[in-house]
Amino acid sequence: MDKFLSILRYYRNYWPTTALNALAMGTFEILDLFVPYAIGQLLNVLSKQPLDQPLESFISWMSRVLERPNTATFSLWVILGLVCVISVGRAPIQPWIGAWFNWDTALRARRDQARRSLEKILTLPLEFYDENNPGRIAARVAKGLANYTWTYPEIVGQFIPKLFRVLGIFAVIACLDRPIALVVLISFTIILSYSLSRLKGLSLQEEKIDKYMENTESRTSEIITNIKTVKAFATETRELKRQHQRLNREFKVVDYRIHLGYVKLGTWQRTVVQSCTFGVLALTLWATVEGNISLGHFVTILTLSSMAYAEVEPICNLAEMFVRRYGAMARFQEFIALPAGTDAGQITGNPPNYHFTGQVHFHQLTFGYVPHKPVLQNIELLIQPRQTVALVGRSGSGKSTLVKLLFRYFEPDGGAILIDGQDLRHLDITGYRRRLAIVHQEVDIFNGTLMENLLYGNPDATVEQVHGACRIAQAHDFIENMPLGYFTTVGERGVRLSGGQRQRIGIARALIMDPDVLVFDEATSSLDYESERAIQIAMRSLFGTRTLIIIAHRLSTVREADQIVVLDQGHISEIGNHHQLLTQGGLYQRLHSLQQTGDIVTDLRE
Ligand SMILES: Nc1ncnc2c1ncn2[C@@H]1O[C@H](COP(=O)(O)OP(=O)(O)OP(=O)(O)O)[C@@H](O)[C@H]1O
Repeated sequence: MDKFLSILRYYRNYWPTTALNALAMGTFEILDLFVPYAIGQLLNVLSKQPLDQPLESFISWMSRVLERPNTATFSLWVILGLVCVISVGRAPIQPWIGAWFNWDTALRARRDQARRSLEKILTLPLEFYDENNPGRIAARVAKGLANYTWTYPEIVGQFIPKLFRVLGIFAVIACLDRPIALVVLISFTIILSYSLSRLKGLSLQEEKIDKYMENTESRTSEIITNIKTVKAFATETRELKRQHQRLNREFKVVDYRIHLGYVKLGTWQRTVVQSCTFGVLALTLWATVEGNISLGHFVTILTLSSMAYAEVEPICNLAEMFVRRYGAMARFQEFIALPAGTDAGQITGNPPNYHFTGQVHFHQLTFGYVPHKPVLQNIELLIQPRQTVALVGRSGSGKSTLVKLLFRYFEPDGGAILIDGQDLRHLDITGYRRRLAIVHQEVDIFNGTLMENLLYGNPDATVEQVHGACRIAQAHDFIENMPLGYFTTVGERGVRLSGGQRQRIGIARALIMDPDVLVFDEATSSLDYESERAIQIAMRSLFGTRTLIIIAHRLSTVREADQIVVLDQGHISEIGNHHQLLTQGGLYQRLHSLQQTGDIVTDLRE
């Protein structure tokens, strides 16, 4: 039930419009019933049988108002006039109340919820993205939104009005013949409640299939993202086989459980509905022969009951559609209900404008991704403003984690990080992050021009600032040589740029933000010698201009740093400049000689 209510919450901003819309549509459905009723009354006039009292009174009132004699012909004209007003008169109004509002509301809700899901994507913690790949997340959001959008017109524009119509039919038949109305009501209740209980069972299968499909789509998206690896390892056959198994599993559930279930239900419904229609025909005929009802009422009851039974199938189809969509909508709601991460930045409002000298103090810092497994322990490190500090150490020693904590992607378990003496936890995340910049090993390039990519962090930068930053980053010359210079479009994921060019764009983009603290996270690791040299020159020209933190495996990149911090298994094992550390004969010296000679050292900790 909670899940169901959470699904309804999608439309919470639209309740008044929805209620009015459903009411108006329901009223139209009830007005529809006037036509079969009027035909019955016309028959009564033609067969000289009495009209129903309310209609008779209305016709007498009309004859007085229009000063016409109340004859059979006059009655026919009045009834015909009413049919014309109700059926033809409302025709131009109905689409504006039905179709317009149904889709208008569904589309507005879609816009609002798409925004909400984007807000969620922007505020979810990084761990969520470690566990869920982009394909899975995108599929869940897109399917949820599409299913919600289709469901609204089906439920508000069709399902609810049809229920109104059926209730109206019972009411009219009850006025004409109570026992027959009771038979119709009971049979209808049985058909609907049995159908709904079967549909509930099928909805569980639908949820299951949704999960299966999400897994399949997620893997397909992974194959697309990693297509080069798939081809290089020649694993196409294996990938195909695995996906084929998944698709087969989906097919079995969809075909043999879900589809079969719907067909069986349809067979049962059709048989029962036809039996009931026949039963009502027999009962009504009996009542007419007995003289309990007029010929006109016989026709009206038969037409109305057929109309009611004819609604069973569409009502069940709509319920079935809802059930089919239920899983995707529920999974969308689960996604929206995920709590934002503690690392979430501000997505609305103006963050404060901070300015720091760039003094960073890691004070007795302890942190682990999982409880009782610290990745960093008692890190005590003071970086003075404009100092260049290198973090080195073996893979997995915690260098990137230290930077992640500096960016507040995670909260420390113990100790604190202070910038200019202020605990990061007391600063506005967005305002604080705007004073930091990072150049990763893999620089993300957005689809657009080089200029757009360069201005990503600071759209207000001037052309001079951009050119200046690109010159420092050794990027200006190669950009100028591109067909449209700074306005060259770089394809999706920046495929038209080489690794070294991407790095230099990354550095320029970071510099355009004019950060107080700039971090290079293995920015040269994947580059050829020439590109590495260019990046090193760029880095060196930044020494002393701001606080620099450089994570590097290649020690040649960091030998000129003011401080080199050697991390080992989450601890600081050595600290000093290049020459001091070489003379200490510790881990740094061993790493250094390894890189100089290329020898394989069996145990670096000896
Ligand atoms: N998101 C995460 N969840 C759980 N454990 C993680 C996560 N990220 C890193 N780790 C673990 O934390 C430890 C430190 O990782 P970190 O990436 O900080 O090391 P590193 O020194 O930067 O390594 P490298 O030089 O290879 O990049 C490793 O044991 C790693 O497996």
